[in-house]
Amino acid sequence: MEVFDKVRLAITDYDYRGRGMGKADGAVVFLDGGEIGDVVDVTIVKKKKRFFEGEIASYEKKSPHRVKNPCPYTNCNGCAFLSLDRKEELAWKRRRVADALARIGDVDVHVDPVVARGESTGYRNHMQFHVKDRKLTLYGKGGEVISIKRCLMQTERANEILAAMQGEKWLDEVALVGIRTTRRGESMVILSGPKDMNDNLLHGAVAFAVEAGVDSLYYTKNTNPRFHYGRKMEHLYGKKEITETLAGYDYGIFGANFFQVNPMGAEAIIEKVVSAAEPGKNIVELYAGIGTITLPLSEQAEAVVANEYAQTSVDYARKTAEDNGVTNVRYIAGAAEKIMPRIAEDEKVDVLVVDPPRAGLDPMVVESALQANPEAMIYVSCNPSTLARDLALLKEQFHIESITPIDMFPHTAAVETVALLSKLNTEHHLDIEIGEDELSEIDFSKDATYGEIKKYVLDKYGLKVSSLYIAQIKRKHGLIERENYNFSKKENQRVPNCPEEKEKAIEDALEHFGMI
Ligand SMILES: C[S@@+](CC[C@H](N)C(=O)[O-])C[C@H]1O[C@@H](n2cnc3c(N)ncnc32)[C@H](O)[C@@H]1O
Repeated sequence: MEVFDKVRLAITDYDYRGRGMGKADGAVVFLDGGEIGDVVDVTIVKKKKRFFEGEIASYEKKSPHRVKNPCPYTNCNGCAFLSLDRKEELAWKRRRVADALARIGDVDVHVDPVVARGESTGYRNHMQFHVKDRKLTLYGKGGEVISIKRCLMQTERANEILAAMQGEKWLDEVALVGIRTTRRGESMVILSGPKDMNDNLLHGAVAFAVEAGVDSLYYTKNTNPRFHYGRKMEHLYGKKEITETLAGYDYGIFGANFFQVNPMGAEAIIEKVVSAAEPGKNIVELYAGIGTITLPLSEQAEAVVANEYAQTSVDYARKTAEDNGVTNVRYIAGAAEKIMPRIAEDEKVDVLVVDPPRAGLDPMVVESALQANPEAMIYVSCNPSTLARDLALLKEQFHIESITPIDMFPHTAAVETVALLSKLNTEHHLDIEIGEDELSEIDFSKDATYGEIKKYVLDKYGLKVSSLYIAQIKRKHGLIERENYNFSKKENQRVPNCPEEKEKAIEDALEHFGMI
């Protein structure tokens, strides 16, 4: 197959952005659209070493899963799944998680049906629109700007403000508008422009806010096109904060501070996490953000130690805990990869909760999580691929109790997952009840844990070895089947090679336990 060739193919899957893909001449072709079940005629536009890219020229057969797109802006790049039946969308999200776990993590477990909470439209409480010729716009599929009068995904209140703002003269001095709303019906508008605030803009914008009933108005100067907002927020009018209640706790929202975009989806995650943590435990939570999981977790916990990298989020989380009367949470600011090894040494960790960004867990976090050896671990993930990669290591010491995808961003390809893990024991290894006769058939030597291997190496050689090194050597001897296990090169998190002296000591231990 070559560029400009025309091929016919059936769309059988989506890529991570929700764009159709299929096979032609045995090779994978990524498309610019389409739905699973479509049969399409495609022009090949790019040839890569292992795949092709194609543009759909015409539809030979339309998928039975297609529905009428309810959005008039069909070229907008915001939502991937508006022409697809919701049931099919959720079924694909479930498959996406299961496939990633099997393919990347060699994890073959039951994946629960996707939890979808609330309406699939009108859920976004924060959106940004670029300003062009006094119109509010979103980017189209080809990078073009599309004037938007109403977005199906944001709240009705936000749409009222969006409609009222179109054509306002003072928008000439604004590059971007952010609209935030809460379930209490409060609203905030953030104006972002390249210059310092001036009186014309101030008067026009404040007059608009008063007339449109906007509760809070901010301005931020921003000259960096990579960011929506600048660092400094000027409060122009109305309340400084609007308030959202999430799982019973109040959070003040001001300026550009982070807050979950879909409160119903966030509550589904919180409930899953809280219901999995047994009462009375010492909980450590990494990547805690502003603490929307931390506070509900604290209710039944003995104590929570919460770690977060961003100092502004930690300051906010501390204040929010105090405002909500929570006293058993201790926040530690800093990178989880630096903090967790210390926690593993110094603290009692009954339950470890993690909610990392898309890059997943840092190798040091995996390593020290194994070392801390908690009874249970709860992993909230926004990226099935890095979840799978991390579970591949964690499953050496944890049993995967359940995997529950949660639909935080309906009509997009994004999917969140909550994985519940419990400390592995012999029962989990065997998984089935077996009689005396059968027991004698089982080679228990294969069950040497990482802890046992570490102890053997320390006792015999006086060397401390990490679980990651043990995993490397087990992989070398085919005891872990996965190949190509690597941490992201982009994040510069590749696992270092095990030093020779430690490699020999680990191999001796594996031999001692009859594993090689
Ligand atoms: C998916 S969000 C978690 C949000 C959180 N559950 C909340 O409700 O706010 C991931 C968080 O990890 C933080 N983060 C990113 N890298 C980190 C690191 N190396 N160490 C600790 N936290 C980090 C981000 O600042 C962000 O707040």
